[in-house]
Amino acid sequence: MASSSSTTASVGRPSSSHRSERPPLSTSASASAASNVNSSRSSRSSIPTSLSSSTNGIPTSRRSRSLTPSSRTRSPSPFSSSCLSNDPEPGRVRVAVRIRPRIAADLSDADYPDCVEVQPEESLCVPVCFIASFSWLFTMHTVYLIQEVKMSFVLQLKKLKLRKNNWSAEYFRFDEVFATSASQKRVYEVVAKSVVESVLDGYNGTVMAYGQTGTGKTYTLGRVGKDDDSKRGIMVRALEDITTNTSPTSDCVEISYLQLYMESIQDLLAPEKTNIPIVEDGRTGEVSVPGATVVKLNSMDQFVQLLHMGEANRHAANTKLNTESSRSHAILMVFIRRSVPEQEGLDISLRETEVDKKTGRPGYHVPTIRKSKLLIVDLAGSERLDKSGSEGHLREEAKFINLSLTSLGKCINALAENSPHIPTRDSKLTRLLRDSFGGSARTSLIVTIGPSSRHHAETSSTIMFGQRAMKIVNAVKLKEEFDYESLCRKLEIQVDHLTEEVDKQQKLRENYRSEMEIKLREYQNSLAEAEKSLASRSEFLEQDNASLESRMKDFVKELKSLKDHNDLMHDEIAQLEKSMKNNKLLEKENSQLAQKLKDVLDDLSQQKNYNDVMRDEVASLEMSLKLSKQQQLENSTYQKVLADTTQMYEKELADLMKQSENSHALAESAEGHLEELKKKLTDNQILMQHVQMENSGYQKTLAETTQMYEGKIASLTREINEEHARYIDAQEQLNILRKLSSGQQNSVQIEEQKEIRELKSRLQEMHQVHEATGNELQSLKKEHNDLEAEKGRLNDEIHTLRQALKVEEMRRKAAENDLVNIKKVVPESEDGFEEKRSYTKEKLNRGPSSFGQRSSIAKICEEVGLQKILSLLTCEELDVQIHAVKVVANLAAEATKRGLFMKGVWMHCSCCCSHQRIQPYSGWLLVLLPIWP
Ligand SMILES: Nc1ncnc2c1ncn2[C@@H]1O[C@H](COP(=O)(O)OP(=O)(O)OP(=O)(O)O)[C@@H](O)[C@H]1O
Repeated sequence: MASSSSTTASVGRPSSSHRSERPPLSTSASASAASNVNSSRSSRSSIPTSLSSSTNGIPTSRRSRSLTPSSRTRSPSPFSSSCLSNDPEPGRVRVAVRIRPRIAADLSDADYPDCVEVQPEESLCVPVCFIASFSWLFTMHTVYLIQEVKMSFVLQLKKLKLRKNNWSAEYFRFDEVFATSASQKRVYEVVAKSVVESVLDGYNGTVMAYGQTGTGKTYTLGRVGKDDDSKRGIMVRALEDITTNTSPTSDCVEISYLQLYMESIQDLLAPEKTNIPIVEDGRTGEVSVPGATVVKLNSMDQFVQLLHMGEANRHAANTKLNTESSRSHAILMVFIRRSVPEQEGLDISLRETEVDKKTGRPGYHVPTIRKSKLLIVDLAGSERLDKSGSEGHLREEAKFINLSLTSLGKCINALAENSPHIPTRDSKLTRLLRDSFGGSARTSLIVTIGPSSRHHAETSSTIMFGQRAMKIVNAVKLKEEFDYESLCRKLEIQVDHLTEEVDKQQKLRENYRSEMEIKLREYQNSLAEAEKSLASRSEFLEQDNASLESRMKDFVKELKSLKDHNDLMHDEIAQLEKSMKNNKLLEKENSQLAQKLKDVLDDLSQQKNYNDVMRDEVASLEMSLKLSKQQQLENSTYQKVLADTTQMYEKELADLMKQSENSHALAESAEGHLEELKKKLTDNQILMQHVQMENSGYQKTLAETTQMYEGKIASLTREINEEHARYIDAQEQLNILRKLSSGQQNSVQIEEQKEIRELKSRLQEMHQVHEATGNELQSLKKEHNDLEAEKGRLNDEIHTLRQALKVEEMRRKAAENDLVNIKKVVPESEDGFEEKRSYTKEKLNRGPSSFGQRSSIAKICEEVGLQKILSLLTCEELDVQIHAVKVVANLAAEATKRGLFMKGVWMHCSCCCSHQRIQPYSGWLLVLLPIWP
């Protein structure tokens, strides 16, 4: 009925030439299916026995059938070939004939014998080519095949005998012929089950009952079997199978129940819906009735109720032929929508886990869905008005029924004859059945006939309708498509989820971004601060470096000066050493002097001895003087002089004694002083050695300290240089860091801060070292100053000692002179007195200048004695007297200062003045003395 052909049809229609002449075929696959009416769906995919295995060219099924030829219930049926891939003619409309048993209504026809008869089964193995070429042979009762032909099909067609009369009959082959005794179950399994299974597999399917009114169409299809389950019709059984083989979770089963009544589509589930339009998809040619009520099926009870509802709403009437004659075509539409497992679905090149190479986006598995439709069509029965006795409205209904059936017949004829024009638009029935005949559906037609020969013509017409329908081959097509709805739902869910995730991520990112911005700002601020502090620090460091360098220079200068000073100290020490050597020489000299002094002392002791001798001599002289006093009484002057002389000598002796004692004391003191000097010299030598040692220690320490500080200065200089280099590196790094992107600022800042911290700590350390060095330098300076002071003090002490030594030397010399003078002055005998006098004279002639400043008066007094000088005043030589006066005048002048000698001199002068010889000068002296400066 369908003029368009499917582009994706898995099974194409056969060529018209073959179709027009070819009788119905059956496949061996049906044998296996028919042998087990409860065969599972998996068995449908098994390789047909006839094709998979054969022995001696005879199919297994045939051999098995030959064993049980009379077993009708087990005979394979073409309807059972549910596996379309193994069906040689999967799209052909399967046609079965069901002969209704005689019922009560047929009592009036008792006189009419049965005109139909089911003939015994025969299985024919026919090669395909033979069948194609000699299809006419299949109208014969028996066909024998040449067994040598290897490839063949087993034809298990059923024969129906239609008696015309007692002597003639016609034979018709159908895919199945059900005898009157055929059960509802068997009819379902043979006719409808394979279609239902195909529908469950995703193909459209149609099960339609066609026949004269009252022949059992509704009984076959629509019987609910409320009281007797075995009476359940195809509709109930089909739905039972469907509900059994579908899952309410993954599959969807919906039904619509319509009736075409007088060319009006009415909803049996919603009777108010009438004249529902038919909609045809211009692209696919699909026909639908969108206005019809679609009820999702949840259970069989629900379906039974719906079926009852539909039956209740269906137009029916009581006619002569059927008490409950259906006045409409009932169409039960079962929509099945099943999700296809991935491995069974369409070949999709792109999977979820794969990536689209063009777009680069992840691939998505597009779920496939199979949307199939099962039509169970209970046609209204054709009727002859004269027989049905329909009048009035029933007549009108009958006309519409017949018209629609005629249209259907025409389409069937056209399709059977492969006519180029299929008049599907002549009636709504043919429009609704467009997919069932000539379309993509797998169709089974059950033709119901009554047994009575009274209705031979109608029966014959029905059979012929069935015969023609057998020639129709549909282009069975899997109703599988991408489930864009579920994909959309899935994608929508995914999109929602992704959107949510994106929002979440966006929020997180924004939070993170804001946090990062805050952190970045903080880091920038800290970086700026760090840069600032670093700049100031670098400036400070530069200044510090400069000051350190200047200090270093100063320090180096100071060190240089210290070095110079040290050199000077060395020189001084060398000089000291030299002076020490000189001191040693002096010591030698001192020892020589001491020796000399010893000699002097020895001389003095000799002198003392001499003095003692002299004393003895004086004593003897005194004795002799006493003796001579008596002898020299006459010469008083001489005696006086002698007395004076004696007195003078006594005095002189006393003076000499005194002088000797003084000299002795002086020698002793000189000795003590010399000892002291020696001790001092020794102490000084020890001190000098100590000082020298200390000085060498200081020098060593100074050299070590200098070396250490030079090393420290060098290391400090190195460190400063290194720090400077590091600082330059840090500055360069800082510049590089400044150039780095903000993304790296974090780590760089951390590193910078770390480095800055390190630099700071290093600088602090340097500062501490610098301070320690400064402190140490200060202490060293202080030590140096102390040393300098000590050195100065020692120098002063050395100078003082030298001065003292000089003074002592001069004293020693003076003492020596004095001793020499004393020796000279003191006469050894009477003769020596003259010598003393001459010496004194000589001395006096030379004047005071020859004595020097210190030996003017005191010296003369000490050396010569005042009495002797005064005695010279009375000397006969005028010059001597004048010199003596001068000396005395000088003495007087000297003594004037001290006021010592004036009295003595005056006394002596007065004494002299009394003397005649010095009288002329005494007045002069007395005059002179007061005016002497
Ligand atoms: N196979 C059968 N075995 C027993 N009774 C049957 C059988 N077929 C039909 N009948 C009976 O025949 C009568 C008519 O059957 P049914 O109503 O199904 O015929 P019909 O073809 O639907 O008629 P119409 O076309 O007028 O609706 C019913 O009473 C039914 O019970």
